[in-house]
Amino acid sequence: MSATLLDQALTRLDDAAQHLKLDPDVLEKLKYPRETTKTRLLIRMDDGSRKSFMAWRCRYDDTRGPTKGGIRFHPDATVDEVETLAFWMTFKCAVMNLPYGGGKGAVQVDPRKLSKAELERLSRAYMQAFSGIIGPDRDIPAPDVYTNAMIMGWMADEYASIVGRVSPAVITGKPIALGGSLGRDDATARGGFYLLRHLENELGVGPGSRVAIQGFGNAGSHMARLLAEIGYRIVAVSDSRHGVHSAAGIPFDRLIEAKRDAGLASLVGSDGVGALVPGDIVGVDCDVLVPAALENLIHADNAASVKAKVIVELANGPITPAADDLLSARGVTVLPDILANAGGVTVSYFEWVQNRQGYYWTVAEIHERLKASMEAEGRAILERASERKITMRSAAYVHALGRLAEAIEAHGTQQFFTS
Ligand SMILES: NC(=O)C1=CN([C@@H]2O[C@H](COP(=O)(O)OP(=O)(O)OC[C@H]3O[C@@H](n4cnc5c(N)ncnc54)[C@H](OP(=O)(O)O)[C@@H]3O)[C@@H](O)[C@H]2O)C=CC1
Ligand SMILES: O=C(O)CCC(=O)C(=O)O
Repeated sequence: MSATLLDQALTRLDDAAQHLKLDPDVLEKLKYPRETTKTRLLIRMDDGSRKSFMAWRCRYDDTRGPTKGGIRFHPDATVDEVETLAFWMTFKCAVMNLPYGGGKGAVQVDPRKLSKAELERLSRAYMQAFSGIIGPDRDIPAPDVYTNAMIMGWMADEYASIVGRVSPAVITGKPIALGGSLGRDDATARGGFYLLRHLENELGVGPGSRVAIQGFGNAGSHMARLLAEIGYRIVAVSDSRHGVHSAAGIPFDRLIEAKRDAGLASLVGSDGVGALVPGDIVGVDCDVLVPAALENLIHADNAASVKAKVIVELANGPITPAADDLLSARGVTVLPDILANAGGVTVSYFEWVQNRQGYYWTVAEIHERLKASMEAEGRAILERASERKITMRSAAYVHALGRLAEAIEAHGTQQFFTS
């Protein structure tokens, strides 16, 4: 039987454990998701028919606080993927020292095929189904692939109806009008951007470097904008349907207009822009590669084609463990997902704090706090990597596992679970 995504992810835990003196209880606790709930959401379609969709919510580990993590709407979502994403959230929140555990949810659906009203009914049905698990002190969702602020707003509204009170801290990534935080919209990209900028000297990249970005949604498009603004050259971009490349670089405004109006492919043929098969973005001649779509983009069979010297993982899990080894042997530096894309959950934490205190920060304050956190954790992980001569990914796992172990031990030795 081939290894599941979670099996692959757990190899990182085993790797990190070798660098720390750990009580065996710690590994036993982190090897399995604490609780995964599944259901079928049955909704009314606009044509009067009814349709059902598989849905899950996983609370992987809540040792360090309420579980936290996004909800993905995607036709290929599986329980294995949800549990793995929740495992990564557990480590990501520990990397950033946020008072959270890790969770994640998904609905197996292609939301692009639903009307707005159907999407709203599905989002409300999700909150109805999982409202017993979700709560501001228990499990706090947020956006992920193919979900957004509008969907978070509907879910927050549904939760308020269920519990009979307004409770904005139940979900983050909400519209500003419903208690969302300034700066959450581009936080995932901005966190990766601050990290990259902070480490530019060590990584040997900077303004003028060539960037290829896979995925042009929330994470990918904001990263393109932030990097283009300071003079990085965007030489290739892909989404689920198309890819475009130009050695001279493609101006951000043209990319965003094309994406909004006629699709990325509409750029092909003008100003030296060529077409690219989306998967071929891995081998594009560039200095910085930014995966910002789905898992397993870079695997053992295409890792050798990577030309970038730095990979910034805005996506969760875009590199398999086998590919990681090949890249590290070739001297490619990977800024790992649990650090590089942690800006999203960090500003989600700021949103939750603001909701609970009922006092809201300026966007400048959000940026300043995010920058400080990314730089502090990024620097600590880089130092750990160079001291121990390990990859940034291994160092990030060691960094997080130390914090998780301390919390697991502090909970006592006789704790038991029945769920
Ligand atoms: N949103 C957040 O706060 C966070 C997101 N992440 C991670 O970032 C990644 C992207 O999420 P996000 O930007 O929010 O999602 P979005 O839904 O906003 O965008 C996803 C993008 O990925 C593209 N895509 C999907 N499949 C493929 C494919 N096979 N090849 C190329 N592109 C593809 C989509 O293409 P198309 O436009 O054609 O549909 C879209 O442009 C995910 O791994 C997510 O888990 C991590 C931390 C936080
Ligand atoms: O903002 C959050 O709470 C979680 C975002 C997320 O799902 C992720 O970091 O993968």
